[in-house]
Amino acid sequence: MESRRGRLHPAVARTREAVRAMLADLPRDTTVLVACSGGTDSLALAAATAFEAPKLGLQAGAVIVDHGLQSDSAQIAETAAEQCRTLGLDPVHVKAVEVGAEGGPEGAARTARYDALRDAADESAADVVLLAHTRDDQAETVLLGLARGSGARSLAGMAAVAGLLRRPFLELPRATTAAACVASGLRPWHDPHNDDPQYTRVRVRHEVLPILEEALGPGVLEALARTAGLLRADADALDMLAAELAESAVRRTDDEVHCDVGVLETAPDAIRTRVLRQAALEAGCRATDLTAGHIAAVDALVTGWRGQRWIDLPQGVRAVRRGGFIVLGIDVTG
Ligand SMILES: Nc1ncnc2c1ncn2[C@@H]1O[C@H](COP(=O)(O)OP(=O)(O)OP(=O)(O)O)[C@@H](O)[C@H]1O
Repeated sequence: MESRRGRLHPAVARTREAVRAMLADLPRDTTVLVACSGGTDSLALAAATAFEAPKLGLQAGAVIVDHGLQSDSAQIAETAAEQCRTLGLDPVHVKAVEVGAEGGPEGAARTARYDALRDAADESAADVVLLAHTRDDQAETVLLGLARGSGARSLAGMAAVAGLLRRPFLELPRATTAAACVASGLRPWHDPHNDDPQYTRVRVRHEVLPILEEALGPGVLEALARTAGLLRADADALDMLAAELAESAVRRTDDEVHCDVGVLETAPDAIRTRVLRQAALEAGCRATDLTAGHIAAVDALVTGWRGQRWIDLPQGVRAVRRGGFIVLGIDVTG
């Protein structure tokens, strides 16, 4: 980790600085957990956190999720746990999860993983779980979102701080975490999924981004991450305006949400559709199941009312045009 002249390797220094900056606001004695797969990024995060947390008076542990998707997954999880213990992290949780079928294989694994991270945080009374997403992950998310026609909120990518979760490496390139592992003598687990071209993200990483970098120069990842930041600010502003409009446009009863068409129809599209999306969520739709297509259909009840009086949404929610209102709820009759 230190060079022959005794200087700290720059990559190790950068990972430590990023962790220190991310944890600096926490009161002493707070417990933080590193979500560690044993891969390059999260092993570098585990090492940097093990070094920085005690200096800030924090307790640092780790959580390793065993998704049970490979025959040797328990062994991989145990190796990662042992590396975390060796780094001095304590407690180290290993959580075996059952990955369901809902939301596709990657989505189901993600849902199970985040549930397990929350359970581990509850068990350790931890206030923070650290994830090792890097700037490369953020750039890939933006490119994939663009290709899928996402709006500003999705293109905003991942937040550095989102409730319990914090991502100290979101501005670091993956090359830095890799160099930090080498410099520290850490031996990360190599996830074969990261090379499997059946995953679109892998092809974006290995095929699309290199072409963009060749054509536009090495600043592409940074530029894409900057786009995410700009769109995050835009999406936050629009959400705020939508929340303000909802105060006059939306009323709630015990089991229904009523949206005033007269108020909504003069609002800009980006604001109106946000109010409708929030109304659908409050009426019982799950965020992961509610698509832009659903919201466009509800919006058509507001703006283009031509005979169509209702639309069915996920989780049994129905949106019904009733006079000057869109009424959303379970079993709402048209
Ligand atoms: N099995 C797991 N157990 C605990 N945390 C995990 C696990 N898988 C992923 N994570 C956390 O979620 C982050 C993002 O996951 P993803 O699979 O996208 O990671 P990655 O970029 O391959 O990172 P890594 O190199 O650390 O595996 C990881 O950096 C890690 O913090």
